Formats: sequence, C-alpha cells, structure tokens
Amino acid sequence: MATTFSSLPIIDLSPLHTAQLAENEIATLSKQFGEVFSTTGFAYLVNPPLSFDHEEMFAVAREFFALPTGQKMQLAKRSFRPTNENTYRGYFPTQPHLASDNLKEGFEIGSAEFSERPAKPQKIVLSEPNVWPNKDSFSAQSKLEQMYDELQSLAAKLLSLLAVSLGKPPDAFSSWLTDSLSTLRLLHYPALSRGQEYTHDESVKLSCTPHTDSGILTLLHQDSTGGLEVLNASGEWVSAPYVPGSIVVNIGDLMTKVSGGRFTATMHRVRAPAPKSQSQSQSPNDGFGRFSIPFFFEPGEDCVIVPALGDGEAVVYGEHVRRKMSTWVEFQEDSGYDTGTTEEI
Ligand SMILES: O=C(O)CCC(=O)C(=O)O
Ligand SMILES: [Fe+2]
Repeated sequence: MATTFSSLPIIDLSPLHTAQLAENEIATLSKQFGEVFSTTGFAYLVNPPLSFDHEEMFAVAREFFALPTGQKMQLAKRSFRPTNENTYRGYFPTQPHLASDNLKEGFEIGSAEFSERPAKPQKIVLSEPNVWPNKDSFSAQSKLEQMYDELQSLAAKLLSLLAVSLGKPPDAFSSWLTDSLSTLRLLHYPALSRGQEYTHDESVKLSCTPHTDSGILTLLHQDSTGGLEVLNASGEWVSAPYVPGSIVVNIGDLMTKVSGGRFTATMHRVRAPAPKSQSQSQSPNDGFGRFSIPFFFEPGEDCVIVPALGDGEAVVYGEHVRRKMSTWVEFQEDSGYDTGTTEEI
C-alpha cells in the first residue's frame, strides 16, 4: 500500500550515463529505488540516459495522431477492424459509447524482433509483428523503434537496481528480458468540448480511469498539459504535474508480487484535458488535448516469474497479462468506437 505522500520524489539518473556503475553508485541508487517503490510507488526520473528529448517524442506522437482517421484505422487491431490481421499491436480509436471516462486513442508497438506471426492460433497474439503507416505519410518509424530500444535498455538497468534492492544479485531477473513483451504506446486524450468538464454528479471528468499497471515498471513521458494523479494511502488523489525533462516511473502489479508486497503498484488516473481556452493559449496542444507516451516494461510471454521475497506463487507472465487485459477498455467488445471525429492538428 502506498504511504500518505503529497508529492512525488525525484531520482537523478546521471550515474547511468556511464557504461559501468561503481559499487557505491549501485548501492545508492538501489537504496533510493527501494525506498521510493515501497512508499509512493511513483517517482520522477531526471537526467535519463536517452538520446532523445521530450520535444522529439511528442513530435512523433503529433505526427502519428494527425494522420487521417482512415489511415489510422488501416492499422487498427482486429477487434476494431475485423479484416485486419493484428490483434494486439497497432492502433485503437476512442470508444465514446463504451467509456466516456476513458476517452483515448492509441498506437502501440512491441519489439521489432517479433518479425513473424507465431504459428499457434490465439485470439490475442502477444508477440505479433508491429504494423506501420506507409513511409510517405509517417517519417518516424525508425525513430520510434530506436526510442523503444533505448527505453528497454534503461528499464533493464533499473531492473538490476531493483534486484539489488531486494537483496539479489544485479542479474537475478535478467532471464525476464528474453522475448520481452514490452510495449511503447503513443496516447492521445482528446480535449473535452465546452460544457463537458464535469459529469452529471459534478465529480471530476476523467480520460483514463483509476488502475494499476500490470508489468514490471512503466516509464512515462507526459506533455505539459497535466492531469495525471496518483492515489495515496489516505485516499487522496495527488497531482503528478509535468516536470520538465523528467520521466515518470511507477511499479506494476508483477513487481508487487515479486517483492512479496514490498513494492507498491500505486493506483493512478488521468483527468480529461480542458476544452480549448478562450484566451490566447500558451500551450501548443490547446484544443487538441493531451499526449502521453508510456513504455510498459514487460517480461517474455513464457517467462516464469518466481517471487524473490515472501511465499507467493510463481506466475507465467503471458497468463498474468491476459487476465489483466479483460479490464482494459481497448480490449472490450464495442461496436461504437469513434472512427470519424479526430481533428487534424
Ligand atoms: O497518460 C498518462 O499519464 C498515464 C497513462 C497510463 O497510466 C497508462 O496508460 O497506463
Ligand atoms: Fe497506467
């Protein structure tokens, strides 16, 4: 359970810029992560060892979501476009009929190493190849693939630190990286229209309902719109505003299991972006909504995850994630998804 916090801590990743961490740096960072993940479960990471910045990432998201709806729908998962082959990787449109408090469109990629469709027929194929817009209309495929690889390497370094913080050798969890199912997801939350800011009961209007993430950990790039909130132990929603240059990190359910409950997968949600302001806006996204780019760090489908602490049972990751998937809006059966109202940027 998360503790009663009122803001999120900041961890400086500058030491990770060198190829090899010194013993004392490993000890200091793993202690920091151990403390943060057993209290807030969420933190800001600054000075991450990545070759790209926020601006480059969000330029990619803007380029993708500005594509005509028809072109995005060509990349839709089969549940949204039955003639398409992909079931897991690709585009999902907003679903206003199913979930007005979960209004988001997204585009997801996995590892470029999954280049062939597995022979085993399954309703949802977790290790299927990615799909892409054609290169004439979308220039950022190789950039996104590189972002994926760099985020995977960063997450793997953090995993070693988590192993140490649980009293294990740095490579204790390295087998999880085999055929990793990590997902890089571009998300767009459209802005509300005027008058839609509140639900009929006057509670806050959300565009992502409260949930915990399912995997090992999540590395989130968010734009400056704001809206992410994190639940503390007193039941209060604590705002996690944009901190320039930072990545938000949080623990997923799997790591709670592995740590025997020591690490906390904290509930979080996103408030719906405000309608276009009437004054001259400072925000480049004004009226278009919010962009965020979570990277979900995940083990391979067949990976058997054995808890490092406590007496919990081992889980096979593929089974764990398929169980959780039934709660995700983009995997609900729905015939009323929105394929025609995306504004051009
Ligand atoms: O958009 C955000 O800030 C958070 C997204 C999120 O929590 C998720 O996709 O799991
Ligand atoms: Fe999340």
